[in-house]
This record gives sequence, structure tokens and C-alpha cells, in this order.
Amino acid sequence: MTGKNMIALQDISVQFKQRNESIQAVQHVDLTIAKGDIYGIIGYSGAGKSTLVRVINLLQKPSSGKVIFGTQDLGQLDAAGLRKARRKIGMIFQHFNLMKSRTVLGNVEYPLLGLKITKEARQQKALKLLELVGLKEYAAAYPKQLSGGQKQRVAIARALANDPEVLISDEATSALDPKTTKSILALLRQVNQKLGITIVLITHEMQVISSICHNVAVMDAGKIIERGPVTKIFARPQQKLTADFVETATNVKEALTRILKQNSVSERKLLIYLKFIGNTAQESIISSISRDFNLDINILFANIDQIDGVNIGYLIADFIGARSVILTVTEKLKAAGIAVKILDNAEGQVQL
Ligand SMILES: Nc1ncnc2c1ncn2[C@@H]1O[C@H](COP(=O)(O)OP(=O)(O)OP(=O)(O)O)[C@@H](O)[C@H]1O
Repeated sequence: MTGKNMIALQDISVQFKQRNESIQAVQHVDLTIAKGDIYGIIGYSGAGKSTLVRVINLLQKPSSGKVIFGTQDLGQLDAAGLRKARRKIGMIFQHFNLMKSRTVLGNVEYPLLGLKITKEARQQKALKLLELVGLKEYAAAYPKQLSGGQKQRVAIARALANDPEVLISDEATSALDPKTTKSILALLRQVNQKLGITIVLITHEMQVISSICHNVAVMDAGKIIERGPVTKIFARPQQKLTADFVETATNVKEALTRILKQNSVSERKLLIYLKFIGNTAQESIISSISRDFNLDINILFANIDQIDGVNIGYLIADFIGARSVILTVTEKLKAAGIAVKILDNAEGQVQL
């Protein structure tokens, strides 16, 4: 990563008017994406993600705010200048948007048709891109002969035809099964690393974010409510919605539901959620502290994920002993850099 800005959205708002109603799809969003980054935008349906990324290439004109692409203010460009800038921004979608009547090669060639290059050069370029996405032998096939994953590969090749600097992926894996999703995400990572293309990726699945993104923004009701490096967001989500996305992706939420069904309440026991970040030594701290304080720790769930190269461990356990001792121990764990949450399940109501 060079540290240079690729995209800067400045105080972007988008309003839609429907009959007498006005919808604030995006509200005062500032977003800076560095060159070479893979930046994820997550949110539930209707949060404003698609509208926001369509602003990046001015497919959607903002009601107010500025879009800076590299060093250019896109709002200041004339039609020809904007067309040229847009070629530097490729896009892929959930439903691939391939042309049924054209072959795979014809689809990849399509963005190059208006350019002053020979037919041969155009085809060479398209074939090279098909090779990159692993589908050279399908050049003469038609989209209906391909699986969903293969269609998305063709769409990626087509999006790369104009040598873009940015690739926007709008729910590109949402229609695919988990295995195919993995292979498409691996291809996107390769596109980022080999070609140095900045990727902006929209999704409603935190697993997609944790698989390939370095940074993430969480959107809710048209606003970015939290943002930062993916490891930081996974380790210490600040907003309830962010925590919800994170704990679903890490299976902690599911595990907790199961545990709460089976767990009995007792005066001498507290249900505790621990998160270790990037440091396996933290795990041995638990056993040494429990030994020092003569506290029983009954582990009910444990998992470890690698997120953007950093290990994050999750543990749900019953701490059994005198309450004052348990609270002293939790303070010691916090001091050792472990995130600690006491899950008060008195009424079966637990907030992660
Ligand atoms: N062209 C439009 N005209 C009117 N309202 C729109 C238009 N496009 C989007 N909206 C509204 O703006 C809000 C944000 O929509 P948007 O598609 O950006 O959300 P999203 O987070 O991408 O959700 P999804 O994943 O379902 O597409 C929604 O309330 C939507 O109904």
C-alpha cells in the first residue's frame, strides 16, 4: 500500500424523492480509501451501501458532497472527462450482468469495442484476462453454459478490460455457495495483489470482510456508524450492530444461544466471554490466574480465527467461585489485554 488516497468521498448525501416522500439513502458520509486497499462496506439491506458506492463513479449523483478520485474532483469534469475517469473504475454485481447473446470472449471484449484498437489486439487482451480468471478454454462458450462462479469470473475479467485502478464489488458473492464464494474472494485477492487494483467491496456478510478486507466501514440508515482496520473491528467492536455482525461471523452468537439453553444459574458462577487478540501467551494467563486464585473455569466454547494475519481467540466459560474473586480475576485478565465481558444471563437476556 502506498498510503495515497485513491477515493475520497466528502460529506456525501443522497436523497431520493418518491411521490411526496423523501428518502435519505446516504447522509453526510466521509470516506477515504487508500490506493491498494481492500475496503469493505457492510450493512443490512437498505443501509445505503449500493447507493454510496454508485456515487464513487457518479452513476449516482450525490445531492451534496464531493467525490475525489485520485486527484480529480469528478463533479468538475465534463462528459468526456467523466467517461474517461469511469473507465478506471470497474464494477461487478451479484447477478453478474453478462450479455446472454454474446460468447464469454464477446462479453470480456465488450468494454473495449469503442476504443481505437484492432480487433486482434482486443481479442488478445480479452483472452489474457480470461486466462487470469482461469477460463481461457471457455472463450467460445455462452454464459448459460457456465456455473455461477464461472459467470462471476467472466464478469471480473470484463471489469478488468479497461485496466481499472479500482474494482467495486457489489454483493458479488451473495448468490454463490460457500466454496465458490471462497474461490471468488481468492481471485479478488489475487487481482488486488498482482495488479495492484484497489477494491471496494459491499457485503452483508462479515465472513466476506474477514476473508479479504484490510479495512471496513459499517453502514446503518445511510450513515457510517463505525470504521477501521478489520482486526480492530473484530477485536473490539464499539457499536451494537457491529458486534452483531462480528459475533455472527465468529459463531459466538450461535454458541451462546446453545449455552444459554443448557446453562443453569447459580450464585457461585458467572458466564464470561473472553477475546484474545494476536497473542497466544494470553491463553496461558487464564490457567495461571485461575490456579493463583483457586478458581474453576469451565470452558463451554472456544474458537480461533485468523483475521488479516492476526489471531483472534474467543472463549465462553463459566467462572465458578466467590463473586468477589471472579471479579478480581476478570480485572487481571483485562489488565493482560484480554477483552472480558460478563454475560449477565439472569433473565436470559445477554448482550454480546
Ligand atoms: N433509485 C431509487 N429511488 C428511490 N429510492 C431508492 C433508490 N435507490 C435506493 N433507494 C432507497 O435508498 C435506501 C438505500 O438503498 P441501497 O440500495 O443503497 O441500500 P443497500 O444497503 O445497498 O441495500 P441492498 O443490499 O438491499 O441493495 C433504501 O431505502 C432504498 O429503498
